[in-house]
Amino acid sequence: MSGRGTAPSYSCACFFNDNIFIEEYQLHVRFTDVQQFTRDYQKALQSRGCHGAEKFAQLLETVKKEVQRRMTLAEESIRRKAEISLYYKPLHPEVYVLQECFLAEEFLEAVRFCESPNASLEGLLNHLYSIPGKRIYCFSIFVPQFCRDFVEELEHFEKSHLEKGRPNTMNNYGVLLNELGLDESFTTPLREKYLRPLASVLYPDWGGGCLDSHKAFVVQYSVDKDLDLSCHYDNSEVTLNVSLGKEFTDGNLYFSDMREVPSNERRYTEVEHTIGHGILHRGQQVHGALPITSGERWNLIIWMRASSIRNKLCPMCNKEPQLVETAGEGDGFTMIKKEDGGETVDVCTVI
Ligand SMILES: O=C(O)CCC(=O)C(=O)O
Ligand SMILES: [Fe+2]
Repeated sequence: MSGRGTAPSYSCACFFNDNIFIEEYQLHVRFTDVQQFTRDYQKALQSRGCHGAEKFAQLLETVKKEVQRRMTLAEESIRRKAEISLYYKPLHPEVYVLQECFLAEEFLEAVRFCESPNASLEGLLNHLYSIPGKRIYCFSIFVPQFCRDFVEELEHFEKSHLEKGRPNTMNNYGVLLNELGLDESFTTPLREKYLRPLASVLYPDWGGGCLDSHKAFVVQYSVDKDLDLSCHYDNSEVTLNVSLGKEFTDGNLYFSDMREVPSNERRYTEVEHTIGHGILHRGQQVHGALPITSGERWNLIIWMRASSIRNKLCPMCNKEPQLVETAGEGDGFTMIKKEDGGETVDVCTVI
């Protein structure tokens, strides 16, 4: 579980048929049936170079396959995780248990400040670098030795013959940390003990103080794999993006406005990343990664979720979520049944 114990997990129904990314045409689509898909996207696809009935039919098949994949995703992930825990022998078992010596002193000081009685946003800005007006914050988070060992561990896993799940439809290369068994003793304590105090001061309006689950993964870019990441928003309230290495040129992040700003009015700011540094941003702030031109770029991404926020509005379909119980970890929605009814109640359980 992503830190939620044994409570049931929920996704929004939109997960199964919305926000399907078609890389070739740089388009996010929704699929309910052929008629709807043709009506909504045929013209847009034609204008992006999808000409002819055969190409359109091929694309339709790809989209249908993606919908099918999403239906069995939770069960598949549970199966992979069980196999990994049975057969995988870690190279660096120590990186699976978060230790304070992995963390940069600057980060620990910032967290201590947030937990002190005089914590304030103004004071915290003395501990972090902030991008003016963007609510994006950068700071050193991991020591160099940890970054090296962590990447080595992930490379070791990549080389194993075990089946691997991929982060999402936009990233073709990377590792899902929960399947590798990192959630319980690494990612959850990192979120609860360190990131949540910071986020409570930086993003109180996004449930920063009650981030109660997450999805964590590592994305990998290289000249013979993915080079970049298109513009998108995350399925998170607050996202942490850490540069882990290895060595690469270019590949800066870019940030725009919040998703509700029309695309023709958006302004972009490039942000250079440094190995061992973390960048915190709101998940709904549109962003992407520019192409690398050499080397390998590995980044740890933690999509942190606050059920108290997303229970009201799903960050992906921007509607009241339609909860579907899932076999796996779900997407951070919760449902508390009232004794007499069965209504959804929003709770901010932990601060
Ligand atoms: O490659 C990156 O640094 C950005 C990744 C990202 O934005 C995501 O996976 O949500
Ligand atoms: Fe993202």
